[in-house]
Amino acid sequence: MGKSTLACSLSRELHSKGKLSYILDGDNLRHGLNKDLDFEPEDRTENIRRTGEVAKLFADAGLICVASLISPYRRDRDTCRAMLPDANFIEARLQLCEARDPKGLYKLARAGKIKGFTGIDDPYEPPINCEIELKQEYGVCPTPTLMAGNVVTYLEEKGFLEC
Ligand SMILES: Nc1ncnc2c1ncn2[C@@H]1O[C@H](COP(=O)(O)OS(=O)(=O)O)[C@@H](OP(=O)(O)O)[C@H]1O
Ligand SMILES: Nc1ncnc2c1ncn2[C@@H]1O[C@H](COP(=O)(O)OP(=O)(O)O)[C@@H](O)[C@H]1O
Repeated sequence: MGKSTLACSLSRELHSKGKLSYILDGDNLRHGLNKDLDFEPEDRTENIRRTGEVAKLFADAGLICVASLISPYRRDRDTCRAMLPDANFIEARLQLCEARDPKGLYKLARAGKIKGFTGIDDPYEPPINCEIELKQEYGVCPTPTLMAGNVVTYLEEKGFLEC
């Protein structure tokens, strides 16, 4: 949890460095481009595939895409990785924090009122090959600005923001 917040902070940080970015947020895309999709495994796979293809188009146009999706299955993330040329895809692992639950969906899922909810009765497969991991420290989540700063530092160190 915290994907959209981090995506916004990251986009702001990139903007302050003169880099144009565009956020592809799972929740938002599901109101438009992906409104025909549900949360069955095959629908999630198609959701992520389409998002990857859109990210590729944006990347061709010279924009940095920040994709904030749960994308719970390793295979789907690796498919996106393969879609983009080497080093044009970085995966950040964000620890989930059920306690926030701003939409009350975890509570409904725990009560069995939503089926197939990620982290409750549908798996989240943690990455084994992610480029960057954003962790809680002493049980506390760092601020979005701090985490976005860590991502930007990583991108700078790898030379991804040079051109
Ligand atoms: N069954 C189930 N499992 C997981 N998530 C669910 C489900 N039903 C609804 N939601 C809400 O949908 C948001 C996640 O959409 P994503 O497109 O990112 O999911 S996925 O990548 O296709 O797995 C996610 O919103 P965020 O709060 O932005 O994470 C959920 O609140
Ligand atoms: N680093 C953070 N520290 C504390 N609260 C946060 C942090 N990131 C997000 N939040 C809060 O957690 C809630 C869910 O964040 P959001 O970005 O909407 O998550 P997601 O997009 O993964 O559903 C929001 O109320 C947000 O303000």
